[in-house]
Amino acid sequence: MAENEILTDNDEALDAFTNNYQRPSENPCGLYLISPPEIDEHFVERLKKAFDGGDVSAFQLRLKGLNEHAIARLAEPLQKVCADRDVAFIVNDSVSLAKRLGADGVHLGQGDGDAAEARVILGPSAQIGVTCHNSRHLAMIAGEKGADYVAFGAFYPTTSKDVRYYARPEILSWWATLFELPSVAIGGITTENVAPIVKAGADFVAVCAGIWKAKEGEDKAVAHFNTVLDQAVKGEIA
Ligand SMILES: Cc1ncc(COP(=O)(O)OP(=O)(O)O)c(N)n1
Ligand SMILES: Cc1nc(C(=O)O)sc1CCOP(=O)(O)O
Ligand SMILES: [Mg+2]
Repeated sequence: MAENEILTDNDEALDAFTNNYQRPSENPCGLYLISPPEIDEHFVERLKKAFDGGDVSAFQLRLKGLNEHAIARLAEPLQKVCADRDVAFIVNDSVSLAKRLGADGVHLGQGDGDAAEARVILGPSAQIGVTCHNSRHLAMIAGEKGADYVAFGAFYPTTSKDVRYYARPEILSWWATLFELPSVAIGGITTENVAPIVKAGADFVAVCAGIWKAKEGEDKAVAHFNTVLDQAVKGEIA
């Protein structure tokens, strides 16, 4: 086995995230954590603390500006924690890094490669997500290419990325009406503004600053999101 190659048996996490996904009738909405753009080796304690706060469906390692060796070194303990907690471990941008790590999946932006090619490399059980911005057309192409989820955004202004596209909740409703493939909503999502996104039919919300920059701490932020997502699903908040 190559250095840094970790093979995990994280099947429960895969089923809970987008493998074998069937949209439940009461449409719950899962929480998908995006890592801070920069982390060090102590971040693993913050990740555990976040998971202590409540349900998390997936964690994406999104580190910009580091080479793959550096990301692989940081990834190893995080991937183990995800496997222990049945949280899908998704690598951003790089199919080769996802393959090297034996990650549960990869997230591909429009410039990060082709979902069908990623499938050939990563195999049938890999979770492949594709950024679709605010485009119905891109989402349908992603679905045709075998993506496991389509990501729409940004829904709100964000400090975590320079975004060029903004999406409106209507695209989530349109998608949920026509397709079984799960959608992920991303961009500036907080406990204060998530309700309309849930109401529109997002299957998952992806959150970075709303967790890692929360004054209350990452565990309470995850707990707060769980509460609010549940209330929004039940129509108790709008
Ligand atoms: C869940 C999710 N959705 C969208 C993105 C953005 O991907 P991309 O457009 O490739 O931008 P970067 O994240 O690579 O800066 C994402 N990472 N995750
Ligand atoms: C990584 C990313 N992609 C986006 C998109 O619109 O495609 S918005 C975004 C940043 C998400 O972080 P936060 O929850 O802090 O806004
Ligand atoms: Mg990308």
